[in-house]
Amino acid sequence: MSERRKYIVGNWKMNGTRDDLGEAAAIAEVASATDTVDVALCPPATLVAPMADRLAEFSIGGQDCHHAEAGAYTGSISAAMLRDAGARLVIVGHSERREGCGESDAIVRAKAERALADGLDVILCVGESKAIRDAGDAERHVTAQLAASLPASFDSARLAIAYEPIWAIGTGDVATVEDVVAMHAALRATLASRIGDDAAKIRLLYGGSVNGANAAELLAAANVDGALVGGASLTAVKFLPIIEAAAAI
Ligand SMILES: O=C[C@H](O)COP(=O)(O)O
Repeated sequence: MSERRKYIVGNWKMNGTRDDLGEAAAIAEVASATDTVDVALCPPATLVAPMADRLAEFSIGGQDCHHAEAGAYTGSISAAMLRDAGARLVIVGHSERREGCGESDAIVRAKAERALADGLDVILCVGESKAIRDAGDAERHVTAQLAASLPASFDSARLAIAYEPIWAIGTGDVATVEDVVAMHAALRATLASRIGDDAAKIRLLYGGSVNGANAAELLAAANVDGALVGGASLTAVKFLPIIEAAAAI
């Protein structure tokens, strides 16, 4: 059995108001009773503090942070601010920011380094477009993205990698288990070439249309240590079966 605990993370993206804190509470209650799985929720920034205040024992994360420590960056939020609001982790490099906000590997790496320095654990996302996969270039592209986005140094217990093929996000078009296993093996090898044996400690999550029906098969696959879940994390009724699937492995 792997020494890596399963890790199930919900990313609410730009969804949720204080009316939805009850959903988070229901998720946190099940998470606290599931001692073999780590669970976290990443709500929009406006909900980090109210969620952390209400659910003190639960792991709450941000969805992004700025790479600078502080300064004149209107509309941005720093890692230290997230930490101050009660966050324990942050997602960096999500494709919706790489593609939608023009974030380069260098920016993603700087964000990861800032977050770790300011006390947040990091989930670093990588993934290829449909055009890249169709061209047969997915593995080269994603491993290069990882190599260029990794912090210069890091504690392997504080970093997780999320492989999210862009074409699988929010589409219902989940990657095949074979493709996920092949990509995760390549990511593990990339990590090993950088940090040696410690690569075995880093959790590799899959993201892209994970739901209660497909989670068990994905989470049982080699090197799949968890899931980064979007749409199916918005309600307890959809998210809990994914946590339960992880706990059953
Ligand atoms: O961060 C989460 C991913 O982008 C997956 O989103 P999804 O589960 O809605 O496909």
